[in-house]
Amino acid sequence: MSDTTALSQRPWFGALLYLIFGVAWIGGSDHLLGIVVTDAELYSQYQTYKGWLYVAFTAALAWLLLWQRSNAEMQSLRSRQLFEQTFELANVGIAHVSLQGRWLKTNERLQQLLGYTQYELQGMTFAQITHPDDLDKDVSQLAQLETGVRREYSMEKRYRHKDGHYIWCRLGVRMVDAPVFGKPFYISIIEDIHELKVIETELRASNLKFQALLDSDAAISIQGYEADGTTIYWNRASERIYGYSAQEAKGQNLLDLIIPESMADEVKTAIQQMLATGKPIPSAELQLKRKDGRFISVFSSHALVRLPDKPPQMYCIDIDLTEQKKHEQQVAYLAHYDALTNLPNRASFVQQLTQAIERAALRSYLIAVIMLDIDHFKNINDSYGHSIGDELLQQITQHLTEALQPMDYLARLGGDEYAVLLEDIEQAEDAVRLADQLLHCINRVWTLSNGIEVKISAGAGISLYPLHEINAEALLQGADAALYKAKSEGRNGSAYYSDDLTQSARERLRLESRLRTAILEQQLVLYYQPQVDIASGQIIGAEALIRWLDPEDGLISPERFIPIAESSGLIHEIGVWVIEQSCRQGELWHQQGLHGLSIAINVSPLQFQRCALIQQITDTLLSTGFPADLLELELTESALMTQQADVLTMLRQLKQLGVRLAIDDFGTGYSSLAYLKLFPLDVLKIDKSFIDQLPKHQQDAEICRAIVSLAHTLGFKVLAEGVEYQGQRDFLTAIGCDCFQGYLFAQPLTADDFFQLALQHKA
Ligand SMILES: Nc1nc2c(ncn2[C@@H]2O[C@@H]3COP(=O)(O)O[C@H]4[C@@H](O)[C@H](n5cnc6c(=O)[nH]c(N)nc65)O[C@@H]4COP(=O)(O)O[C@H]3[C@H]2O)c(=O)[nH]1
Repeated sequence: MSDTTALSQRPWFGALLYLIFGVAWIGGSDHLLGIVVTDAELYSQYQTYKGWLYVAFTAALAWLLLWQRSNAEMQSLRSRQLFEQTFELANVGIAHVSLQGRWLKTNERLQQLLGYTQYELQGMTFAQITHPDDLDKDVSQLAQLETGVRREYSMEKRYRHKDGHYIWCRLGVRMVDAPVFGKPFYISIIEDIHELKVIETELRASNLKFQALLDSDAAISIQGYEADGTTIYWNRASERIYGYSAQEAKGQNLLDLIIPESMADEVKTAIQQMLATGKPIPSAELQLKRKDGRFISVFSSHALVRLPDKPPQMYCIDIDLTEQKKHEQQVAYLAHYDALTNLPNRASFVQQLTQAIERAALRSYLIAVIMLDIDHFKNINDSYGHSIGDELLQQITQHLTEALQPMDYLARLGGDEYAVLLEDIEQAEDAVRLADQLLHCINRVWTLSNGIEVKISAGAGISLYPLHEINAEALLQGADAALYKAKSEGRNGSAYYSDDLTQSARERLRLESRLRTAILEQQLVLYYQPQVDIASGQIIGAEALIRWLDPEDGLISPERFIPIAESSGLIHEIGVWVIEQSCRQGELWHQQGLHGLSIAINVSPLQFQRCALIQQITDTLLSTGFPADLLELELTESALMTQQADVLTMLRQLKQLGVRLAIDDFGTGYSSLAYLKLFPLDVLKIDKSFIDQLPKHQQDAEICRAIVSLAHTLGFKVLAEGVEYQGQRDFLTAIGCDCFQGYLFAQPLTADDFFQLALQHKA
């Protein structure tokens, strides 16, 4: 505080100072003057001057004081005006409030804000117009000011306007100790934030709404990324779909989170393009990566968001397609499969059959369609209910599946009807055999889970491509017609679409079953046809030819039963027996004095395809002691033409054993010069069909001449088959053929007869 302020605030102190100074001046100056001036007149004169000086000095002092005062008053007036103007013109409400909360002084802005006049407000407290929900907070903070805990506070609160509505305000309160009103008071600054508050509330509401919307659908993942791929937003669905919590995902890079490595470069380029052009990445179905490493199908859309003063952001909206995919798969499955048995349905069967027909047409093989139908299945449903019927169908399906080979195609056509597609079958009977097996599998007593026992039977119908029909639907209809026939005739078995085939198939199957018995009961025997040196007429060997001496039908020709043995697989058993029997017989004859007699045996192409043949021959030669170089294996052209590399290896192995190799029925098959050159053969047998019309038939004669010449060039011996007449023999002799066999010399004979004949010729 300056001296002048001190004086103006304490005037008595100024008066006292003036009194002391005046008394000191009068007393002190007179005394000093008395010492300095001794002359009384001069003294009196100086006293007058001194009096004037005092008057002048005090006048100056009075002027200074008055000037200062007027200056201070002017300043005080100006600052009061300034304060008043500031108070009144301020754009915020200002109020002086008593410690009891009464409005002491309010500015115009506040009066406008609250709708009351200054006078009305002075009769009220702030509490009267404070929203009840805000009052406690306001009062408690005010109490803190009063107790000196704090100097000021601010809060957002609602005042009630005179017309009753509430206005959101920001209140700042400070306590003023200077007792302008005689006591301390509060200065309240009240700012109208109502509009702001409304906007904020609306914004918060809309934010909540937006958030609720974003999180409402568990299948729609929404993710936000910075331009560099950093995750900034991750909704709840994203947590479920990708397995990362929002906390885990935020801050991580998109490429590390959900983009598979194989897509990383593509995604980077797409993002750069989107940022550069502003065009969103086209929506697409993608396979993205989950936290657990699994992939998930999503339909992904993208948006580029540009906010003012902020770098661009990308938003991805991914719709989880898992359920949709499952549904699609289910729909696709149901379109092609039967839901009860999980077997392909009719549509799939037709599709599969059509494709099989295309393959069969290219490679010329047989296809069979077997249709199976359970007898009186309706009765089972009616008697025991559909669930039992369903269970039975499931059991039957399982048994049928087990009875079939993996390449056979089983379908459920509907109800109690099944169909089987057999591709690349050797002959029609294969289908009947399988159909009978399947019927055998169905025709029995079935025990169901509830203990019920049900005896069922079924029928089968068969149609064949290309024998019966050449398209899928027609084949199915054919099998259906055959099934109907089988059932209507009460056959309780299978039937072909064509009756002839049914008969012949049954006949062949009967024969097959009898052949099994024949093997067991040793009804098979070997006959031997002499092979003769054409020049000397000497028997040089024998061809072993199998015969079936059936107790009922008598002698059954190999041409009838060998194909059945081949299709049923019995040929392997028969083949082993033939090799053993021939070698044993050859060795016996050798011991009986027929030295150097070769034995030729027929080897089926099927036997030839098995590696076991080498071992069988090795074992037999060892066990019988028959010399390998006297054993001749007759192979057909077709056996040599399949899988040439394997055949060549096999032939070489056989040659290493020392056995001789002959090619049978030469001229009826491929007759390729290339394989003649390639394979290590010893003998070439000209087929009977070229011999029959010799020597008259010019062409056959030339063919035989060419074969002999060719064979000799390649170092093979030539044997002519089926020589019946001397003319044929003469011609063959003339063209240099080495040997022959045929009725001219002898028919196939029993071992004993052969021995007798050979002895005679030896003699
Ligand atoms: N009309 C006439 N026929 C003659 C004459 N000379 C021989 N034949 C017959 O011609 C066939 C020659 O046998 P293939 O061509 O190997 O043809 C054989 C052979 O392919 C097959 N075969 C016979 N035995 C066996 C065997 O043990 N195993 C195998 N896999 N097939 C055999 O059965 C076919 C037929 O055998 P077979 O009925 O014994 O018939 C024999 C034989 O009896 C003749 O002058 N005139």
